[in-house]
Amino acid sequence: MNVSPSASRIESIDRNYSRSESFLDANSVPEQGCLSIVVLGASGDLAKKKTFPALFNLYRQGFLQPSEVHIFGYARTKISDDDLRDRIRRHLVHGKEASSSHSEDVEKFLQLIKYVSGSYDDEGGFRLLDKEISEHEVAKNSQEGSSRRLFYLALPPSVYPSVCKMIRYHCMNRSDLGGWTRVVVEKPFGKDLSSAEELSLQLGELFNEKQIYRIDHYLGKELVQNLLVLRFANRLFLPLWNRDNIDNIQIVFREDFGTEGRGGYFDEYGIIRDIIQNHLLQVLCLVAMEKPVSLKPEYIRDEKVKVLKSVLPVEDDEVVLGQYEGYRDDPTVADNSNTPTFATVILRIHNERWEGVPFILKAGKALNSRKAEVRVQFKDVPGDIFKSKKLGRNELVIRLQPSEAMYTKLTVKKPGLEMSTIQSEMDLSYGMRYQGVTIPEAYERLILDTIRGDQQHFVRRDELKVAWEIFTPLLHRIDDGKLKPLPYKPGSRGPVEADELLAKAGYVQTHGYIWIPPTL
Ligand SMILES: NC(=O)C1=CN([C@@H]2O[C@H](COP(=O)(O)OP(=O)(O)OC[C@H]3O[C@@H](n4cnc5c(N)ncnc54)[C@H](OP(=O)(O)O)[C@@H]3O)[C@@H](O)[C@H]2O)C=CC1
Ligand SMILES: O=C1O[C@H](COP(=O)(O)O)[C@@H](O)[C@H](O)[C@H]1O
Repeated sequence: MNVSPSASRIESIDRNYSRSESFLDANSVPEQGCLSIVVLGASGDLAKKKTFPALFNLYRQGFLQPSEVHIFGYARTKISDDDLRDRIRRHLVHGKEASSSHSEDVEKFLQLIKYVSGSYDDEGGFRLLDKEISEHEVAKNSQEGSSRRLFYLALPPSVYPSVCKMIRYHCMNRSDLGGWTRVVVEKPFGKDLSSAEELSLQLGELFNEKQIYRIDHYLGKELVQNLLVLRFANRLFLPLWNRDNIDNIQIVFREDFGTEGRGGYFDEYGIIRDIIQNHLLQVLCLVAMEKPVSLKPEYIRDEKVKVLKSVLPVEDDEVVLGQYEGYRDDPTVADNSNTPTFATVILRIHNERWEGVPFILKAGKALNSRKAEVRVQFKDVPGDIFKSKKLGRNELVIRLQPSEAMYTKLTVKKPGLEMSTIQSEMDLSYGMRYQGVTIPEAYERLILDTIRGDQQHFVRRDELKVAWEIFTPLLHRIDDGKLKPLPYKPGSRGPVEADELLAKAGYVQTHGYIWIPPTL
């Protein structure tokens, strides 16, 4: 039976839309024909919370056509197709969307999913998977070799090498008639420079770089994708974006919950490997890199590598680590764990544009709020005749989440008869400005990029290497117990020493001014 999402929604979408011709290689192959999406680790947390919901959203918007697409879940757990569908279903249905058409779409989508059980290092399971995929391709009248196979590894990295080997030897597209095989791998890509290099080497022997998509979901966030546009399409910012005008830049990630259910994983990695070395560093690249020759993925990634190579070694006195009280109560966390759940790390970029400007990367779990933002603080106005220095500096804040927004903190005349000044803002809040527009989920966007063969928002091998080069010495000092995290109370701002470091780095807090996201 052929199922399709509501026709009205499909009509409104141009499926051949490409984000911009210059984003794609001139010789990229046409993206059509039978498509098999295989989610490995389908029984896991990421798969049910992010991967399948993202596929569902793509399906609902008409980007995954039932006439072309089949979705396979693969894992060791012995469950039926329907068991997997039941696990996924509740992550697709939200209270406000429980309309009958939504529920219908959910059921139709779930029917596209088939489950195959097998281990991650056993040929039997992967042969069976290949057989199932091939049967689906034949059923869709796909010419051998013209079909597309996308493997999404929602798995712990320890099994990447064996899984990739199995895919390479048992599940590849037979020949090349415009079809392809692509593999999406999740972070963390290794634990330090040498383990990451070893993983890259192992994967590199099995697949070429064009087939490997190292996903960092921060690169799929709307306001992260906006960074290059903001910087390079606006004359307003071009002349200001340098050490002459900018005093310091903060890139901040806060979560108001702890490691909840992921303590075992987290304790092995810690906040620097979980958030800073990847998500925040990727954002730093887009904030600090030079203008690429064009929007071609390789040009953008070349510039990211260049700026990363200019980062100086991290100094211990520019690091504050924290661990929230109660973290070690988790039975999966070691009683004497030295793992930081909070870190502020200052990076310094040794180049003409950024010499002397601290990039303050801050991330923490179990803090007082959940938000992620880039805060660019400008220098004081020279020869200030309004004595407004005390009030605060200009800041450009790019709020990645929640309530996506860009706003600039300005000093303006306080309305009224007196000539006095006040802090205010110019505010582009997406909820207000783009009413009725649904901002896509990061995973949705990145999976679509993978299907289209656009690697712009994925991490290249050399980029990953430099990212690990920056953090590995510091991580080893922490692993060896040479640096210790300070305790902080859950629900606080983190250790006070972090705020002191911020002030030492030059950040001037504006007291008595808080930006409140406007509501409709
Ligand atoms: N969860 C999240 O929010 C995020 C996760 N990630 C990354 O995504 C990947 C998957 O994460 P997540 O879904 O949370 O992981 P899970 O721990 O839920 O693992 C996914 C699946 O892998 C199998 N598995 C688990 N442990 C092992 C093991 N030691 N050896 C072999 N198989 C194992 C299990 O399936 P079975 O036993 O059925 O085979 C499990 O259902 C990881 O790399 C993670 O770092 C990245 C960003 C966010
Ligand atoms: O990669 C990860 O990201 C999530 C936070 O993602 P967000 O999109 O909600 O900001 C974090 O909770 C998790 O620890 C980390 O592995």
